[in-house]
Amino acid sequence: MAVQINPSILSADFARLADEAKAVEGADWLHVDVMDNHFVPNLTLGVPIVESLAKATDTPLDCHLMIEDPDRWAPQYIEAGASSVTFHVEAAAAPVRLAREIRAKGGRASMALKPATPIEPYEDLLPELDMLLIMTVEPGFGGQAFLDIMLPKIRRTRQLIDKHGLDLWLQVDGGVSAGTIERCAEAGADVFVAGSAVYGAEDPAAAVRGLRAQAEAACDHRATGR
Ligand SMILES: O=C(CO)[C@H](O)[C@H](O)COP(=O)(O)O
Ligand SMILES: [Fe+2]
Repeated sequence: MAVQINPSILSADFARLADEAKAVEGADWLHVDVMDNHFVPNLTLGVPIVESLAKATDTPLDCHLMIEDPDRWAPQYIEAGASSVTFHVEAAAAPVRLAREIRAKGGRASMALKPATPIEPYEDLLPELDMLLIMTVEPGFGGQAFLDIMLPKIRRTRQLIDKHGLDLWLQVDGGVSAGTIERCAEAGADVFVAGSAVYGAEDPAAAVRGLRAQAEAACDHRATGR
């Protein structure tokens, strides 16, 4: 599968979201961090802003829900115009039912794991999902340092995906930058969220192109061993 670079608007100017979405044209998806100050100690945005942003950009939206009770809220983000919803397994009461509901509404179903949450208990759920997100920082804030100790989990998850022959995207989020993206790609990730590394750059679209080139080279390296 082709590499995907998804800028996180958490690091964008919230007063100029439509312009900030345009500034990264060429990106595959926009990553929208929804935080409720309960699941994580930070508060960002909700359904009405997603609804407006979806109308203002052609780039599809993936909403990363760092909220309690995603079973109640996730379907509303698809109705608001998001093309994908990522819920945290630590917060979901019924992850399989929720994934099926998201898909039934026409969205892509994605499940996230916090750093301390292992992948192994969820092996049997993987066919229910379109994407799995391995957090490479503790969720809640942009601009944190990448957690290298997550690399073995990325490798094990890639092995499970390949073992079952699944068409499942493997995303990493948190501290992804020019200095860390190659390690993530070599471990098996193929979808990369980057907030500060894109919106903190002088030219965000050029930052997306640079990250893509690095990730593609590292994915080729993983595939060919050369
Ligand atoms: O989910 C998130 C934080 O909880 C953000 O998507 C993530 O932190 C992106 O920011 P950066 O690339 O600056 O780490
Ligand atoms: Fe995120």
